Amino acid sequence: MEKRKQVTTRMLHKMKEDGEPIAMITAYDYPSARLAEEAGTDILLVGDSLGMVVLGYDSTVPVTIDDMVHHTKAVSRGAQRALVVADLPFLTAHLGREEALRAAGRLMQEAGARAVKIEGGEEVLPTIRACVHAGIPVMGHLGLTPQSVHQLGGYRVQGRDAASARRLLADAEKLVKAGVFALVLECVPEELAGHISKSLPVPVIGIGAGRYCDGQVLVYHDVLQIGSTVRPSFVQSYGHIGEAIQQGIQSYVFDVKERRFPDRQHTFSMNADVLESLYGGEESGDENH
Ligand SMILES: Nc1nc(=O)c2c([nH]1)NC[C@@H]1CN(c3ccc(C(=O)N[C@@H](CCC(=O)O)C(=O)O)cc3)CN21
Ligand SMILES: CC(C)C(=O)C(=O)O
Ligand SMILES: [Mg+2]
Repeated sequence: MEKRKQVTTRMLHKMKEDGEPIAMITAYDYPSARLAEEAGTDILLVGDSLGMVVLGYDSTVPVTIDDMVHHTKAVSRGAQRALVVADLPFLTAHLGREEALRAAGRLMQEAGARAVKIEGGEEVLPTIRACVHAGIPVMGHLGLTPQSVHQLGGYRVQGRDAASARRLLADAEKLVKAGVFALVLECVPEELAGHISKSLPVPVIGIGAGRYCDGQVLVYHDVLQIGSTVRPSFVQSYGHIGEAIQQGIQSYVFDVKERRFPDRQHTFSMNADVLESLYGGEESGDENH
């Protein structure tokens, strides 16, 4: 099979230079990775949002490195061209360089990620530097950082006042100095996101960060409306797949209850002689009910 050219961090920088928008979406398993890849996605993010959209937690805080490895493995198997990025889960970046490197190493070596994403600014710089020095491409994540939801007091827009906007830009610049190859900006005013995108030499990928970023990312289940519990106002959905799934399963349940399924073409039969020797030929499925 011909393998298409893999997306690299260098290609992403070129895309920023050329003004070509970067399309990123989350994926959590093999089929979603295949479908997103076939649809032309540049970056597949194995987001810790998987805790909320596929594991049923009410935040990303309970997600473990084992969860991330498990799902990243599945996504990596489904990805050929797209760059697979995996989130470092809650706390991992704060447990010291060694712990963070071990976790990032598992995502790369065991699970096949080609980069990791780390939430936070100033406070995670040593971790980011350690990963970059070890040859692990790191994507930053500023603005609304969902792993800090309990500290932020909810999923709120960040960087609205002058002081926090300045802090955000300063953090972004420090992340670039520490070596991130790209930055996710979540839930910030578009003027700020635009200014940061213009100021930084690396691609800025927005989610709820407006029109002036170098790329966009959304959660798979939001794009397709597959039963997500949160409904951020920055989401645009491009399908009603949850509804389609429910309708399909409803029809299946109906057919089972009405004995319309299975039909002849879905069943296996015995040869007549075997049937004869077993039951004397007096019984056949059709007369059973
Ligand atoms: N399905 C899903 N989509 C996501 O984008 C997502 C997750 N899950 N889980 C992890 C985090 C949580 N995220 C969220 C969740 C809610 C809002 C939200 O409702 N924000 C308000 C902002 C209100 C304000 O401060 O003015 C909004 O109206 O969008 C934003 C991001 C982003 N991530
Ligand atoms: C929302 C994106 C950026 C993310 O971090 C996730 O899906 O976990
Ligand atoms: Mg995340």
